[in-house]
Amino acid sequence: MPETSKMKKPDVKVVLLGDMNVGKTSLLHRYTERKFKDTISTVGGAFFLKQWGPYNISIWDTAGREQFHGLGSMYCRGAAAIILTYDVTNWQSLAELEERFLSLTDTANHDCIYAVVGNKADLTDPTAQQSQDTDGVSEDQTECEEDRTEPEVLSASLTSPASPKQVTHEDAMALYGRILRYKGLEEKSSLPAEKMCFETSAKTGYNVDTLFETLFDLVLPSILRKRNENQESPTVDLEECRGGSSKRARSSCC
Ligand SMILES: Nc1nc2c(ncn2[C@@H]2O[C@H](COP(=O)(O)OP(=O)(O)OP(=O)(O)O)[C@@H](O)[C@H]2O)c(=O)[nH]1
Ligand SMILES: [Mg+2]
Repeated sequence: MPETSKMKKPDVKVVLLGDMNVGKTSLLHRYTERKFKDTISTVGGAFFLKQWGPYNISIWDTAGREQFHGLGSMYCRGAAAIILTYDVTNWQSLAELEERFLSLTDTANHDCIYAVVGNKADLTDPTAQQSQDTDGVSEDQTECEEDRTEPEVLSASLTSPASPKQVTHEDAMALYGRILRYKGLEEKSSLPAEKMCFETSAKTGYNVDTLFETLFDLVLPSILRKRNENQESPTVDLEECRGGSSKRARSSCC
């Protein structure tokens, strides 16, 4: 049987967008491999197929570098959820979301869900400096150079934030409000900013599962509607789907 015939068809698409260096690839690594690894700046884009209950979700990692900007709207085409990522220590990375990336989402589904995500929270928030990985992979199994810091330097960085926080949670929530307005959506009939603005750390795992799994649950109605439209699955057991979601299923990355 040829390899291509075994490939699962994604039911829905989730896209990571944001400036270079904010940590999009690291977030995807953390979620899918439970590791914080060395990265190289992404070229073009790559996707990971995640099995979520009975569904297949493709998570697209895109390049933040300006030279790949033109590809962004292509990656967003038909997206059910878009993760607009910034770096909490870099105000410009939040501004870029509005100036450069928001217009790329015009090709997403009309009912696309938006999350505004401030990554690198470990640099500013002592709570985020604690490892939150729940799969039993300890932080000393991570592979990033930053983790090879001398022990005394590391313990100092655990007690005092290394960089000042440039972007507050309120700034991110205000951006979320402007995104809704850009999309012509009413705030009161949309998902609230408190639920859709996250601060994460790909380095420690802080909030990373919560981010992805909140979005997966929120895109389920979109999957069900698409399936019903295609009349492939007239009845779907939501309970079964939620029950199966806690089981992590991995697929290959390309
Ligand atoms: N302290 C800290 N560093 C991080 C975190 N996430 C990523 N980094 C570092 O930030 C740098 C950029 O991370 P990437 O994941 O490659 O960033 P990206 O957004 O994918 O960048 P492009 O592919 O160029 O768009 C790397 O040096 C990472 O090790 C984090 O949560 N905390
Ligand atoms: Mg990348």
